[in-house]
Amino acid sequence: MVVLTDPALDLISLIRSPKPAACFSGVPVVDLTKPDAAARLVEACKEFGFFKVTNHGIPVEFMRRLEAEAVNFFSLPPVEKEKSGPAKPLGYGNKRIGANGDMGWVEYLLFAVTSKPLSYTPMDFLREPSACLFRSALKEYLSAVRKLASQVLELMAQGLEIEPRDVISKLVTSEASDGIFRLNHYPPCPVLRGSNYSLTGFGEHTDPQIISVLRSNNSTGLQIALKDGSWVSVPPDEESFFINVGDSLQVLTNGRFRSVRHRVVANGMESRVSMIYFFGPPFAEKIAPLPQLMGEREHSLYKEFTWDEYKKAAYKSRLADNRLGPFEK
Ligand SMILES: C=C1C[C@]23C[C@@]1(O)CC[C@H]2[C@@]12CC[C@H](O)[C@@](C)(C(=O)O1)[C@H]2[C@@H]3C(=O)O
Ligand SMILES: O=C(O)CCC(=O)C(=O)O
Ligand SMILES: [Fe+2]
Repeated sequence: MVVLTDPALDLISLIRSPKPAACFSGVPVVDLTKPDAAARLVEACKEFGFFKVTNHGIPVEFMRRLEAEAVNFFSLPPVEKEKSGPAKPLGYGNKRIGANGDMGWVEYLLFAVTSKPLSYTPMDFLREPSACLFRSALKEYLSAVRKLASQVLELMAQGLEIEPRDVISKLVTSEASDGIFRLNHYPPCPVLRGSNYSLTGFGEHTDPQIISVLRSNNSTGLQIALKDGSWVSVPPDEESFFINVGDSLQVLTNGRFRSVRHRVVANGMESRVSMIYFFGPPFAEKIAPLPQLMGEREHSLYKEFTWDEYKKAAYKSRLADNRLGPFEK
Protein backbone atom coordinates (compact mmCIF):
# COMPACT_ATOMS: atom_id res chain seq x y z
CA MET A 1 0.00 0.00 0.00
CA VAL A 2 1.29 3.48 -0.87
CA VAL A 3 1.02 5.87 2.05
CA LEU A 4 0.84 9.48 0.94
CA THR A 5 2.84 11.87 3.02
CA ASP A 6 1.62 15.42 3.64
CA PRO A 7 3.73 17.01 0.86
CA ALA A 8 2.36 14.46 -1.65
CA LEU A 9 -1.20 15.31 -0.62
CA ASP A 10 -0.43 19.03 -0.96
CA LEU A 11 0.83 18.42 -4.47
CA ILE A 12 -2.19 16.37 -5.56
CA SER A 13 -4.60 19.09 -4.52
CA LEU A 14 -2.72 21.58 -6.73
CA ILE A 15 -2.69 19.50 -9.93
CA ARG A 16 -4.81 20.91 -12.74
CA SER A 17 -6.25 19.15 -15.75
CA PRO A 18 -4.47 19.83 -19.06
CA LYS A 19 -6.72 22.60 -20.35
CA PRO A 20 -4.32 25.34 -21.45
CA ALA A 21 -5.60 28.93 -21.60
CA ALA A 22 -5.15 30.53 -25.01
CA CYS A 23 -2.11 32.76 -25.36
CA PHE A 24 -3.48 36.31 -25.49
CA SER A 25 -2.12 38.67 -28.14
CA GLY A 26 -4.44 41.47 -27.06
CA VAL A 27 -2.73 42.64 -23.85
CA PRO A 28 -2.84 46.45 -24.08
CA VAL A 29 0.61 47.99 -24.31
CA VAL A 30 1.16 51.50 -22.99
CA ASP A 31 4.35 53.11 -24.27
CA LEU A 32 5.11 55.80 -21.72
CA THR A 33 6.96 57.95 -24.25
CA LYS A 34 3.95 58.22 -26.57
CA PRO A 35 1.49 61.14 -26.39
CA ASP A 36 -1.49 58.75 -26.30
CA ALA A 37 -0.23 56.98 -23.12
CA ALA A 38 -2.89 58.50 -20.81
CA ALA A 39 -5.79 57.68 -23.13
CA ARG A 40 -4.59 54.12 -23.82
CA LEU A 41 -4.09 53.39 -20.19
CA VAL A 42 -7.61 54.51 -19.25
CA GLU A 43 -9.05 52.42 -22.08
CA ALA A 44 -7.09 49.38 -20.82
CA CYS A 45 -8.24 49.88 -17.23
CA LYS A 46 -11.87 49.98 -18.36
CA GLU A 47 -11.69 46.96 -20.63
CA PHE A 48 -9.21 44.68 -18.83
CA GLY A 49 -8.03 46.25 -15.56
CA PHE A 50 -4.62 45.24 -16.83
CA PHE A 51 -1.94 46.50 -19.19
CA LYS A 52 1.75 46.29 -20.00
CA VAL A 53 4.07 49.29 -19.70
CA THR A 54 7.01 49.75 -22.05
CA ASN A 55 9.64 52.49 -22.38
CA HIS A 56 9.36 53.01 -18.64
CA GLY A 57 12.96 54.13 -18.20
CA ILE A 58 13.82 51.57 -15.49
CA PRO A 59 17.10 49.85 -16.37
CA VAL A 60 16.65 46.13 -16.90
CA GLU A 61 19.73 45.65 -14.65
CA PHE A 62 17.62 46.78 -11.65
CA MET A 63 15.22 43.92 -12.34
CA ARG A 64 17.97 41.38 -13.05
CA ARG A 65 19.96 42.29 -9.92
CA LEU A 66 16.96 41.77 -7.65
CA GLU A 67 15.92 38.62 -9.49
CA ALA A 68 19.43 37.18 -9.00
CA GLU A 69 19.28 37.90 -5.25
CA ALA A 70 15.82 36.32 -5.02
CA VAL A 71 17.06 33.23 -6.88
CA ASN A 72 20.00 32.96 -4.43
CA PHE A 73 17.62 33.13 -1.50
CA PHE A 74 15.17 30.57 -2.93
CA SER A 75 18.10 28.22 -3.67
CA LEU A 76 18.98 28.01 0.04
CA PRO A 77 18.17 24.81 1.94
CA PRO A 78 14.60 24.81 3.36
CA VAL A 79 15.83 25.12 6.98
CA GLU A 80 17.63 28.36 6.10
CA LYS A 81 14.61 29.85 4.33
CA GLU A 82 12.26 28.77 7.09
CA LYS A 83 14.19 30.95 9.54
CA SER A 84 12.36 33.87 7.86
CA GLY A 85 8.94 32.24 8.18
CA PRO A 86 6.21 31.26 8.42
CA ALA A 87 4.68 34.29 6.71
CA LYS A 88 2.13 35.90 9.07
CA PRO A 89 1.50 37.57 6.64
CA LEU A 90 5.07 38.96 6.24
CA GLY A 91 8.18 36.82 5.86
CA TYR A 92 8.90 33.58 4.05
CA GLY A 93 6.00 31.40 3.03
CA ASN A 94 5.87 28.08 1.25
CA LYS A 95 2.66 26.80 -0.41
CA ARG A 96 0.40 28.38 2.20
CA ILE A 97 -1.04 31.67 0.93
CA GLY A 98 -2.71 33.88 3.51
CA ALA A 99 -4.17 32.57 6.75
CA ASN A 100 -7.38 30.97 5.50
CA GLY A 101 -6.36 27.70 3.89
CA ASP A 102 -5.28 28.75 0.38
CA MET A 103 -2.42 26.78 -1.15
CA GLY A 104 -0.27 27.21 -4.25
CA TRP A 105 2.84 25.73 -5.85
CA VAL A 106 4.81 28.78 -4.78
CA GLU A 107 7.28 29.99 -2.20
CA TYR A 108 7.61 33.67 -1.45
CA LEU A 109 8.93 36.55 0.62
CA LEU A 110 6.52 39.29 1.69
CA PHE A 111 7.68 42.69 2.92
CA ALA A 112 5.76 45.72 4.20
CA VAL A 113 6.98 48.86 2.43
CA THR A 114 6.66 52.45 3.56
CA SER A 115 6.83 55.15 0.97
CA LYS A 116 8.29 58.24 2.62
CA PRO A 117 11.06 57.60 3.45
CA LEU A 118 11.27 54.45 1.36
CA SER A 119 11.90 51.52 3.69
CA TYR A 120 10.81 47.92 4.20
CA THR A 121 10.56 45.50 7.09
CA PRO A 122 13.69 43.36 6.83
CA MET A 123 13.76 39.69 7.78
CA ASP A 124 16.72 38.69 9.99
CA PHE A 125 18.77 37.35 7.06
CA LEU A 126 18.59 40.76 5.37
CA ARG A 127 20.29 42.40 8.35
CA GLU A 128 23.42 40.27 7.83
CA PRO A 129 26.44 42.01 6.21
CA SER A 130 26.41 39.24 3.59
CA ALA A 131 22.97 40.46 2.40
CA CYS A 132 24.20 43.92 1.40
CA LEU A 133 23.72 43.22 -2.34
CA PHE A 134 20.17 42.01 -1.70
CA ARG A 135 19.43 45.12 0.36
CA SER A 136 20.78 47.53 -2.25
CA ALA A 137 19.05 45.73 -5.14
CA LEU A 138 15.77 45.83 -3.23
CA LYS A 139 16.04 49.54 -2.39
CA GLU A 140 17.03 50.45 -5.96
CA TYR A 141 14.12 48.44 -7.40
CA LEU A 142 11.48 49.66 -4.96
CA SER A 143 12.45 53.27 -5.42
CA ALA A 144 12.34 53.03 -9.24
CA VAL A 145 9.01 51.17 -9.27
CA ARG A 146 7.47 53.63 -6.80
CA LYS A 147 8.30 56.48 -9.23
CA LEU A 148 6.82 54.47 -12.09
CA ALA A 149 3.60 53.85 -10.12
CA SER A 150 3.33 57.54 -9.40
CA GLN A 151 3.79 58.39 -13.09
CA VAL A 152 1.19 55.80 -14.14
CA LEU A 153 -1.34 57.10 -11.60
CA GLU A 154 -0.82 60.70 -12.78
CA LEU A 155 -1.38 59.58 -16.36
CA MET A 156 -4.58 57.90 -15.17
CA ALA A 157 -5.84 61.17 -13.70
CA GLN A 158 -4.90 62.92 -16.96
CA GLY A 159 -6.72 60.29 -19.03
CA LEU A 160 -9.76 60.57 -16.76
CA GLU A 161 -9.54 64.37 -17.12
CA ILE A 162 -9.55 65.04 -13.39
CA GLU A 163 -7.57 67.55 -11.32
CA PRO A 164 -5.32 67.79 -9.45
CA ARG A 165 -3.16 65.39 -11.42
CA ASP A 166 -1.78 63.82 -8.25
CA VAL A 167 -5.24 63.06 -6.83
CA ILE A 168 -4.66 59.28 -7.09
CA SER A 169 -0.86 59.13 -7.00
CA LYS A 170 -0.62 60.96 -3.70
CA LEU A 171 -2.55 58.11 -2.06
CA VAL A 172 0.35 55.75 -2.70
CA THR A 173 3.27 58.12 -2.13
CA SER A 174 2.21 59.65 1.18
CA GLU A 175 4.11 58.92 4.38
CA ALA A 176 1.38 56.63 5.69
CA SER A 177 0.76 54.68 2.45
CA ASP A 178 0.50 50.93 2.95
CA GLY A 179 2.78 49.19 0.45
CA ILE A 180 3.58 45.49 0.18
CA PHE A 181 6.31 43.88 -1.85
CA ARG A 182 6.32 40.25 -2.82
CA LEU A 183 8.94 37.98 -4.38
CA ASN A 184 7.37 34.78 -5.70
CA HIS A 185 9.15 31.63 -6.85
CA TYR A 186 7.24 28.88 -8.65
CA PRO A 187 9.69 25.96 -8.67
CA PRO A 188 9.83 23.23 -11.31
CA CYS A 189 7.96 20.08 -10.38
CA PRO A 190 9.90 17.02 -11.63
CA VAL A 191 7.03 14.53 -11.12
CA LEU A 192 4.93 16.39 -13.70
CA ARG A 193 7.66 16.30 -16.36
CA GLY A 194 6.43 14.65 -19.56
CA SER A 195 2.77 14.99 -18.54
CA ASN A 196 0.24 17.55 -19.74
CA TYR A 197 -0.71 18.50 -16.23
CA SER A 198 -0.01 21.85 -14.66
CA LEU A 199 -0.26 23.22 -11.13
CA THR A 200 -2.11 25.99 -9.39
CA GLY A 201 0.75 28.34 -8.60
CA PHE A 202 -1.34 31.20 -7.23
CA GLY A 203 -5.12 30.76 -7.27
CA GLU A 204 -7.48 33.23 -8.92
CA HIS A 205 -8.04 36.50 -7.11
CA THR A 206 -8.13 40.26 -7.41
CA ASP A 207 -5.59 42.42 -5.60
CA PRO A 208 -7.18 44.56 -2.86
CA GLN A 209 -4.89 47.60 -3.32
CA ILE A 210 -4.97 50.52 -5.80
CA ILE A 211 -2.53 49.14 -8.34
CA SER A 212 0.05 46.36 -8.40
CA VAL A 213 3.20 46.56 -10.53
CA LEU A 214 4.42 43.15 -11.61
CA ARG A 215 7.61 42.02 -13.28
CA SER A 216 8.54 38.41 -13.97
CA ASN A 217 11.27 36.46 -15.68
CA ASN A 218 10.57 35.11 -19.14
CA SER A 219 8.44 32.17 -17.99
CA THR A 220 4.74 31.78 -18.70
CA GLY A 221 2.10 31.30 -16.04
CA LEU A 222 0.25 34.55 -15.48
CA GLN A 223 -3.36 34.41 -16.66
CA ILE A 224 -6.08 37.06 -16.55
CA ALA A 225 -9.86 36.76 -16.78
CA LEU A 226 -11.51 38.77 -19.55
CA LYS A 227 -14.88 40.53 -19.10
CA ASP A 228 -16.73 37.43 -20.32
CA GLY A 229 -15.02 35.32 -17.63
CA SER A 230 -12.71 33.42 -20.01
CA TRP A 231 -9.08 32.92 -18.99
CA VAL A 232 -6.18 33.90 -21.22
CA SER A 233 -2.47 33.48 -20.80
CA VAL A 234 -0.27 36.60 -20.72
CA PRO A 235 2.91 36.29 -22.82
CA PRO A 236 5.85 37.03 -20.49
CA ASP A 237 8.14 40.00 -21.09
CA GLU A 238 11.02 40.34 -18.65
CA GLU A 239 11.82 43.92 -19.71
CA SER A 240 8.34 45.35 -19.17
CA PHE A 241 6.01 45.83 -16.25
CA PHE A 242 2.43 44.63 -15.97
CA ILE A 243 -0.06 46.74 -14.05
CA ASN A 244 -3.11 45.30 -12.28
CA VAL A 245 -6.03 47.52 -11.32
CA GLY A 246 -6.87 46.59 -7.71
CA ASP A 247 -10.23 46.62 -5.89
CA SER A 248 -9.55 50.05 -4.34
CA LEU A 249 -9.09 51.69 -7.75
CA GLN A 250 -12.31 50.07 -8.95
CA VAL A 251 -14.07 51.85 -6.07
CA LEU A 252 -12.22 55.17 -6.55
CA THR A 253 -13.46 55.20 -10.16
CA ASN A 254 -16.97 54.05 -9.14
CA GLY A 255 -16.63 50.93 -11.26
CA ARG A 256 -15.31 52.62 -14.43
CA PHE A 257 -12.09 50.63 -14.01
CA ARG A 258 -12.32 46.94 -13.19
CA SER A 259 -10.01 45.13 -10.80
CA VAL A 260 -8.58 42.28 -12.81
CA ARG A 261 -9.04 38.64 -11.74
CA HIS A 262 -5.79 36.85 -12.29
CA ARG A 263 -3.94 33.66 -11.33
CA VAL A 264 -0.72 31.81 -11.96
CA VAL A 265 -0.76 28.35 -13.49
CA ALA A 266 2.69 26.79 -13.14
CA ASN A 267 3.73 24.40 -15.88
CA GLY A 268 6.11 22.52 -13.59
CA MET A 269 8.90 22.76 -16.19
CA GLU A 270 10.46 26.18 -15.80
CA SER A 271 11.12 28.20 -12.70
CA ARG A 272 9.03 31.37 -12.57
CA VAL A 273 10.22 34.31 -10.50
CA SER A 274 7.97 37.33 -10.13
CA MET A 275 8.21 40.53 -8.13
CA ILE A 276 5.12 42.53 -7.34
CA TYR A 277 4.83 45.87 -5.60
CA PHE A 278 1.29 46.41 -4.26
CA PHE A 279 0.40 50.08 -3.76
CA GLY A 280 -2.14 50.64 -1.01
CA PRO A 281 -3.34 53.94 0.50
CA PRO A 282 -2.91 55.08 4.13
CA PHE A 283 -4.97 52.98 6.58
CA ALA A 284 -7.21 55.92 7.55
CA GLU A 285 -7.99 56.82 3.91
CA LYS A 286 -11.66 56.64 2.86
CA ILE A 287 -12.05 54.46 -0.21
CA ALA A 288 -14.88 56.14 -2.08
CA PRO A 289 -15.47 57.35 -5.66
CA LEU A 290 -13.46 60.48 -6.49
CA PRO A 291 -15.92 63.42 -6.42
CA GLN A 292 -14.20 64.90 -9.53
CA LEU A 293 -15.34 61.87 -11.50
CA MET A 294 -18.94 61.64 -10.42
CA GLY A 295 -21.69 62.74 -12.76
CA GLU A 296 -24.44 65.02 -11.48
CA ARG A 297 -26.91 62.26 -10.63
CA GLU A 298 -24.36 59.53 -10.13
CA HIS A 299 -24.38 57.61 -6.86
CA SER A 300 -21.62 55.60 -5.33
CA LEU A 301 -21.94 51.89 -6.05
CA TYR A 302 -20.25 51.16 -2.74
CA LYS A 303 -20.79 51.65 0.98
CA GLU A 304 -18.27 53.92 2.72
CA PHE A 305 -15.20 52.25 4.15
CA THR A 306 -11.57 52.96 4.98
CA TRP A 307 -8.58 51.06 3.66
CA ASP A 308 -8.05 49.72 7.19
CA GLU A 309 -11.57 48.23 7.18
CA TYR A 310 -11.18 46.80 3.68
CA LYS A 311 -7.77 45.30 4.31
CA LYS A 312 -8.93 43.65 7.55
CA ALA A 313 -11.92 42.13 5.73
CA ALA A 314 -9.70 41.06 2.81
CA TYR A 315 -7.27 39.24 5.07
CA LYS A 316 -10.17 37.26 6.58
CA SER A 317 -11.28 36.14 3.11
CA ARG A 318 -10.21 33.28 0.86
CA LEU A 319 -8.15 34.13 -2.22
CA ALA A 320 -10.94 33.55 -4.78
CA ASP A 321 -13.65 35.40 -2.82
CA ASN A 322 -15.38 38.44 -4.28
CA ARG A 323 -13.99 40.76 -1.63
CA LEU A 324 -15.84 43.86 -2.85
CA GLY A 325 -19.21 42.05 -2.77
CA PRO A 326 -20.05 42.87 0.88
CA PHE A 327 -19.16 46.54 0.25
CA GLU A 328 -21.50 46.98 -2.71
CA LYS A 329 -24.71 48.94 -2.17
C1 LIG B 1 -5.74 34.52 0.95
C2 LIG B 1 -5.19 35.70 1.11
C3 LIG B 1 -3.79 36.03 0.71
C4 LIG B 1 -3.84 37.55 0.65
C5 LIG B 1 -4.67 37.83 1.88
C6 LIG B 1 -5.87 36.92 1.62
O1 LIG B 1 -6.63 36.65 2.79
C7 LIG B 1 -6.75 37.55 0.54
C8 LIG B 1 -5.94 38.57 -0.33
C9 LIG B 1 -4.54 38.02 -0.67
C10 LIG B 1 -3.63 39.05 -1.31
C11 LIG B 1 -3.66 39.06 -2.84
C12 LIG B 1 -2.71 40.17 -3.35
C13 LIG B 1 -1.37 40.16 -2.62
O2 LIG B 1 -0.60 39.06 -3.09
C14 LIG B 1 -1.55 40.04 -1.09
C15 LIG B 1 -0.22 40.23 -0.38
C16 LIG B 1 -2.61 40.97 -0.64
O3 LIG B 1 -2.48 42.08 -0.17
O4 LIG B 1 -3.84 40.37 -0.76
C17 LIG B 1 -2.25 38.71 -0.81
C18 LIG B 1 -2.49 38.31 0.65
C19 LIG B 1 -1.34 37.47 1.22
O5 LIG B 1 -0.69 36.71 0.50
O6 LIG B 1 -1.15 37.54 2.45
O1 LIG C 1 3.44 35.75 -9.31
C1 LIG C 1 2.72 36.30 -10.13
O2 LIG C 1 3.03 36.42 -11.31
C2 LIG C 1 1.39 36.88 -9.68
C3 LIG C 1 1.17 36.73 -8.21
C4 LIG C 1 0.02 37.52 -7.69
O3 LIG C 1 -0.95 37.74 -8.37
C5 LIG C 1 0.08 38.02 -6.32
O4 LIG C 1 1.10 37.77 -5.64
O5 LIG C 1 -0.88 38.71 -5.91
FE1 LIG D 1 -2.28 39.19 -7.46
